[in-house]
Amino acid sequence: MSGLPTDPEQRAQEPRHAGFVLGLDVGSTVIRCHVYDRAARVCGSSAQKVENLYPQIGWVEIDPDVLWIQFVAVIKEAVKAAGIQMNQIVGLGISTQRGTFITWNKKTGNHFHNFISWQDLRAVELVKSWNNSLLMKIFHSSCRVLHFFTRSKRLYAASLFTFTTQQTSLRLVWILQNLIEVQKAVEEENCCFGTVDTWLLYKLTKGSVYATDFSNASTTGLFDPYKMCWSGIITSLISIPLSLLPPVRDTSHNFGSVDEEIFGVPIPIVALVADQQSAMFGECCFQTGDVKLTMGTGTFLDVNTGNSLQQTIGGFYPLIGWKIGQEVVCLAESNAGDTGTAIKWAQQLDLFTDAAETEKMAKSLEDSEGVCFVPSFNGLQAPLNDPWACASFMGLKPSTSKYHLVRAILESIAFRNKQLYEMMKKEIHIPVTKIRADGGVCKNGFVMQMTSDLINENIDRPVDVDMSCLGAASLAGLAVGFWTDKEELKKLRQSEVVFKPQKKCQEYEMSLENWTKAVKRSMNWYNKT
Ligand SMILES: Nc1ncnc2c1ncn2[C@@H]1O[C@H](COP(=O)(O)OP(=O)(O)O)[C@@H](O)[C@H]1O
Ligand SMILES: O=P(O)(O)OC[C@H](O)CO
Repeated sequence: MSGLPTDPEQRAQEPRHAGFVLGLDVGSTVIRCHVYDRAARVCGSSAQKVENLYPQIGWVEIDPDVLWIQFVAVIKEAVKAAGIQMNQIVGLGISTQRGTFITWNKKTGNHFHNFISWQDLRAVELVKSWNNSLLMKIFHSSCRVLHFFTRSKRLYAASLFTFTTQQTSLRLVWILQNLIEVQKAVEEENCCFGTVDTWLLYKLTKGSVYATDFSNASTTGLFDPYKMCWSGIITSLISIPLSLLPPVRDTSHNFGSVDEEIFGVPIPIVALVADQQSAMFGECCFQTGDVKLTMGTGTFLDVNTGNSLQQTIGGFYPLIGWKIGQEVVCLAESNAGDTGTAIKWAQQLDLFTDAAETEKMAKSLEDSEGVCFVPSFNGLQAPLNDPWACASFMGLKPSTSKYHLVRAILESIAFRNKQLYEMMKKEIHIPVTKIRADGGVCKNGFVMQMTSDLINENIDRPVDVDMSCLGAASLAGLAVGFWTDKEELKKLRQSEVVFKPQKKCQEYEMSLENWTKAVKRSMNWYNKT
């Protein structure tokens, strides 16, 4: 299995059946493609920065035409870097940022607007008014009463359901209310809605395939994971026609082939998967109780809950991890919105030139000298759930240097990890079996060590931290028989280092207390009422 040649020239001579799979990850910061061989080694890669647009305060968009050009380019470049031919690719798996969506004209394929990112806050007032509305109150109390009599988990989850800006639902409502062109197209049944996966599939197949998968659908806020279909209740509550939503397919599935004109050969598209679920799969977190911590643009903590969906009061929401044939794996997830965004922001301010420098900068100090950073460019998610919180530095002094600022940013990421992990332990009553980290920020040893200390657990970091790419490739590889089963994938996984707790959590007590105070003072900042 691992006897495949690593030299590109030699690989080009290989028989076609040896093959390679492509794993794509369309993140919020980076879009990347890795070419994997049967030993799951990366043979060639390419990455480009995603250009997020900020047309108004709080709005975050992506130009679909630019994204498409980048998507095609990274595939071509990665295949070239691997020194192989397109016809050696046996399958393509695509992992995508979730909740980001677009609508387009069914007849012409032309989009009506840019992608509206999961980070976009334009629907914040809608979210607030819906969550406080009489209708929602009636909905919640009816579900509570019905749950009391039936003990149905679905009704319990519904009784806790609230809208968030990260879900697609109310951002889509905003579009339907504000863009006349879209309204008209919906009325004429000439409008398609898609998350990034659906739109890429549509583009790759030149409009002949329109679909999404269960993992992506379950992250929109429009899907009922208990019934495994689009939610009739939520869509009718907020007046979104069901006809606007794509058919939902298995995660590892034959979605069709890339139109030959694009890469010269028809590559099978055999996995569509949401990025966090994909990272979970790439990390081989296949067992109930397996946990993964992804630190990319945001932080996402996911726990495998087996076949049981879990909604909690503090902020864990149920998701479909993946569906492959009869197998449906559920996850509970919570998140912090600003992780890589804080690093990127600090870099733009020239606090450092390369994110890799931040580890050394933080380690060069004893502490942050009382400086605290609140990572809340996009509000604070669980357990505080405050979309009006502001990002802030507190405790600045004349002696504060950029080193203190950088250290405070990294500490805030670890503190948010601790908050999420503690909430998980409190609310999800499943013993944790293992914890694995991934995403760009997990390359930072300072954040990793501090997180391990704060949660008092071992955390495994893989050799290749681009787990969303590997997850998508793994799902694609299983679909085409490139890999046999999950047992084989487990054997191929490579751990780089296991971070073990070195300091007692108590040693962080003072700084944690200070930070918690800073967070409280940043809350509700933008609330005008
Ligand atoms: N060594 C590092 N220390 C801290 N942050 C890092 C490091 N290396 C990369 N990053 C950050 O990781 C983020 C990108 O993570 P990635 O998982 O690729 O994002 P996404 O998948 O959300 O697009 C960037 O903000 C980058 O600055
Ligand atoms: O861009 P990422 O990788 O941080 O992921 C974004 C999430 O999918 C949003 O739900």
